[in-house]
Amino acid sequence: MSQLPEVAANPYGAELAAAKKAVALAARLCQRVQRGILQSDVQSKADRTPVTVADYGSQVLISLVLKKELPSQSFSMVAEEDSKDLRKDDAQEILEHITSLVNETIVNDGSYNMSLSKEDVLAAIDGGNSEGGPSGRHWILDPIDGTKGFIRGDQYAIALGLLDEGRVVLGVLGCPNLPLKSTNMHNGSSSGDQVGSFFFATIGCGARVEALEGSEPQKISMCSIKNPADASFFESFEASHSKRDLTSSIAEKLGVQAPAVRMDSQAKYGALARGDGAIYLRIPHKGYIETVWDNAAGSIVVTEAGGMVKDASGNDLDFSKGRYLDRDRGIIATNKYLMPMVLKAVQEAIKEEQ
Ligand SMILES: Nc1ncnc2c1ncn2[C@@H]1O[C@H](COP(=O)(O)OS(=O)(=O)O)[C@@H](OP(=O)(O)O)[C@H]1O
Ligand SMILES: [Mg+2]
Ligand SMILES: [Mg+2]
Ligand SMILES: [Mg+2]
Repeated sequence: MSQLPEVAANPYGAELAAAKKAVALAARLCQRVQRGILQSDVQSKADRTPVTVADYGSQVLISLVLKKELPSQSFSMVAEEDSKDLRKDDAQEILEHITSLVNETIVNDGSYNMSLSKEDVLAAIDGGNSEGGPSGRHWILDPIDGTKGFIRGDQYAIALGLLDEGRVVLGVLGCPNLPLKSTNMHNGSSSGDQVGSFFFATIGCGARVEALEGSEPQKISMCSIKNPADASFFESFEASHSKRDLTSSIAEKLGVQAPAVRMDSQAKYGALARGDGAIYLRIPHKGYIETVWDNAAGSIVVTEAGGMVKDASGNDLDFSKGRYLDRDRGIIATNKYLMPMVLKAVQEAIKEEQ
């Protein structure tokens, strides 16, 4: 992958290169699994959400690559998956499958000469059990965001962020099923029908996209729409993840004409950051507690593309509180022109709902 001069001069340049390498390798494992996914590859977690061999495999590869590429740095990672279910007696076949997937991906890539045992795999997964917090550096990983989309054959993202002294300073989003070409041509790029978008951003250095398979990175920016009537908005694909009566009443208040664009995962943040749409409304049902890994990488890609990411009260997101995001109700991402109007509509809609 090519390095831009500004990336070389970037204070987080080494971390960015390692993060990109890690996400690209994990994406290869995920693509292979998605092509031939079987029911036996999917398990249900204690919270009744799905997890697949690829979620675990992706987490193993990313933890491994980050440690290999940044050997002198202390390692802390806040990641979604843990090894508890894989340590049960009836999970040994799945654990073997994950171990062989990881080892085959490493062999095919050719960068590392190593072979992992089942114990190594479990230990690498548990490398993601950090509590994060306001001091030091912590990687934040969602090994597959949008697992339901992944199983359906739709959008998903491998989302890796870096927290430094409580701030998100780096984000990488691998979106294997997201076309590289911006659907509304806002950025003027034309890359044919290539599929697989790789977004990355570091603090103060802007946001970029390149082909997941590798291409010249292009700087991206949010759309500059000022009239909400011209805006389109993204929301979750899964109805159970989004309060659709509220999002449609917000859209109505804003005079949004276009129907909601429903997409799985943080691919929404990437698509928004390059101007495919103008607003992302993430308004979960009451009582849902938002996690840091569902938003860290996506939010810096948007802010570095010139956008804003706020909670429903208009506060910035605080990623320094541990594994969960301390935020008021929903998350709103849009450009600086639309944010005041969108926040007003969100607050009115929430008030009317009570
Ligand atoms: N009930 C509920 N409400 C809101 N959000 C939830 C809920 N359940 C899960 N999740 C989290 O949503 C992550 C998927 O992102 P999205 O909701 O944006 O995408 S989609 O639902 O797949 O369309 C998804 O991430 P993954 O588990 O990594 O797939 C979840 O962390
Ligand atoms: Mg997620
Ligand atoms: Mg996930
Ligand atoms: Mg999950």
